Amino acid sequence: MIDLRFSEAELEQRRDHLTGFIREQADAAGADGAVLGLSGGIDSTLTASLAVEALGADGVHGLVLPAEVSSEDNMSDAERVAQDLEISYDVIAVEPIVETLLEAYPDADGDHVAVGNARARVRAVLNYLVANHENRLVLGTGNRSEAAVGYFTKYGDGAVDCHPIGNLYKAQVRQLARYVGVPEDLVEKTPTAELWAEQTDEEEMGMDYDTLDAILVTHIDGPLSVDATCRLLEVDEATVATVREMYEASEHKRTVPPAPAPLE
Ligand SMILES: Nc1ncnc2c1ncn2[C@@H]1O[C@H](COP(=O)(O)OP(=O)(O)OC[C@H]2O[C@@H]([n+]3cccc(C(=O)O)c3)[C@H](O)[C@@H]2O)[C@@H](O)[C@H]1O
Ligand SMILES: Nc1ncnc2c1ncn2[C@@H]1O[C@H](COP(=O)(O)OP(=O)(O)OP(=O)(O)O)[C@@H](O)[C@H]1O
Ligand SMILES: [Mg+2]
Repeated sequence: MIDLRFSEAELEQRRDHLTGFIREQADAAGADGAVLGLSGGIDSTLTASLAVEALGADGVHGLVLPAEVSSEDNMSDAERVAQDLEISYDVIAVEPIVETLLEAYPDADGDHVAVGNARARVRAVLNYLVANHENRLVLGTGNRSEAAVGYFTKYGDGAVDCHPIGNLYKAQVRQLARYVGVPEDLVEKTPTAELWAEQTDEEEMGMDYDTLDAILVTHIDGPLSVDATCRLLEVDEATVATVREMYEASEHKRTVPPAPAPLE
């Protein structure tokens, strides 16, 4: 589709830049380190690896937070990541907390988006519980591809103190992850939010990440018109329109909530 890969020199530069960013964020906040959710997916695994390079293993605390819909494979991969990186981690089940929420408000029971987002928000509460208690920053794991189309839960996995890989497209996440030594089976894993059963990112968004990345680079973040993008990438207009709609509809997730302008 379009080749977004970094050169070898750029990869090393990028690695230094992102580890430097994590260190600066922690120093500027006077934090003693960072905490992040480990899902067994590539985004959190890459972020955790960079954080260990930046802060040392003692500086990083992982949270493995299984829900009813989490696969055992992903949760055991998440623990393997923590063990390989030699960071401290806790395993805390989120489902009892989500069940308590649904006992308090049973109307949402069975609404898979509302309940799925509640799972992501319970994880955010746990991240901040640890962050407050241990004077750590919460590291986000979102990349540019997800952020641009709002493919994250507002105040769920979006509730973080900084986004170390927030400027990388998904293809670049994969490449950098390989470069820093993330195991190949995790790099190759099908991306999933695991907010409800059988969910995959590409199925829900209606396109694969290579197509999404290419449209973002050329049209949303780049200078090409819809027509030029369709010609260059050999994609149809409807696909480009879908990306633009997701981008525009999710603007509210990337900005500070507005308040009315002060009266003169
Ligand atoms: N125009 C607007 N201006 C201001 N606020 C607006 C708004 N439109 C909606 N809202 C607010 O935003 C809410 C909807 O946003 P939100 O609660 O996020 O919900 P929503 O965007 O509907 O769902 C989250 C999406 O992100 C995906 N996700 C979530 C978590 C992780 C991952 C992953 O890849 O791991 C993916 C998930 O599968 C789903 O597709 C509304 O209920 C409303 O409160
Ligand atoms: N079961 C879980 N335990 C702990 N953290 C989780 C869990 N599920 C999701 N998260 C957090 O939410 C983030 C967003 O999930 P997302 O699926 O976008 O990333 P990923 O799983 O790391 O990578 P991929 O997108 O390739 O699946 C994760 O990176 C992780 O920090
Ligand atoms: Mg995932």
